[in-house]
Amino acid sequence: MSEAGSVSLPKAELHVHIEGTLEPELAFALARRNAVELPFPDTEALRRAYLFEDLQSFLDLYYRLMAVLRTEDDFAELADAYLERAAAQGVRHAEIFFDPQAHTARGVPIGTVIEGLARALDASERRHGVSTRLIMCFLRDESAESALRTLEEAKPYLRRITAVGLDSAEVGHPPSKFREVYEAAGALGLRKVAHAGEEGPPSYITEALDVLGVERVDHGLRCMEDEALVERLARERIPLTLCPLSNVRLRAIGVLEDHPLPRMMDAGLLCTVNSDDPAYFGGYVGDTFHAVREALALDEERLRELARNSFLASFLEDDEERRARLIAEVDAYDFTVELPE
Ligand SMILES: Nc1ncnc2[nH]cnc12
Ligand SMILES: [Zn+2]
Repeated sequence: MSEAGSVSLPKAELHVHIEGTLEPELAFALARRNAVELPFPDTEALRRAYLFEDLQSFLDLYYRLMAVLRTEDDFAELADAYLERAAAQGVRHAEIFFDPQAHTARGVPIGTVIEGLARALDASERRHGVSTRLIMCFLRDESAESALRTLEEAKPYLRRITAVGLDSAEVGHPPSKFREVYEAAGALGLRKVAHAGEEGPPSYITEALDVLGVERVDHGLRCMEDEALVERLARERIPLTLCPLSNVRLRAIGVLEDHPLPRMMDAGLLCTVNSDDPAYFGGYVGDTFHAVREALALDEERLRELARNSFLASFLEDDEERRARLIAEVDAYDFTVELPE
């Protein structure tokens, strides 16, 4: 069954920050439980603050609100709430980012974060029918040494972590700053992704590929400014985890109708559509599919291609049977089950 205004086609979500799924209601509940004061009187006032100028103005609020997350239970509750919502919108597999430095800097140990998230992720297939992977992101506006320390602190929990990523304020913090920690992560058997080309230039995408050795690029939107790079990404089948609602809310794109997604697909890019920070940007991934379908006049075949791509680009290599089954479900999906608005 589909939620109204959401496309419940089976899909993987490959770009979601778990801290960006913190809904105002849960934020206030956790604030009460943990005796943390929030700089807003109520959820409505908080929601009114969700008018962003750019990535940094969003990040300021995103990091501030995280102060309510303190215990293993908090992280488990946050992740379970996301997985329940995602499952209701057709998500069958989720590769979830978390930002350990944003928590350790506040005195929350990395083990509290990972054990809490892992509790919800371990129960997810049984409870929600959603398989999961965890991606540990380094904050690119922190130092390379801090990233190396974080990787060191994560060593007891590596069996929980599939990949490393790179997020936070992009401009002025090129991927090459993190060459050493990516090399170390690769040596530990971790896979590699990185945000690049969200606000930063196309050269950051090239660096992420050539210096960090990433297999997948998060956003990658600004590749469209460099024809040779587009050709390369298409030829090498490098997946891009696009987040169209985020691009509009953070003003990388004026209006959704102007999003280059159709042109990117026409250019042969392996595009996926994701929510990024759904509590802040106006929708979970099923809502995002619905929004791009309407704004960009994507037909059913295009939506199927996006859903197939999400499984092809996922880290499901250790479960090829599941991947094949999920792709077959996409092929067989009957769009007439989508509810009218
Ligand atoms: N859209 C985004 N870009 C970079 N870092 C982020 N952290 C959370 N959301 C992000
Ligand atoms: Zn992101």
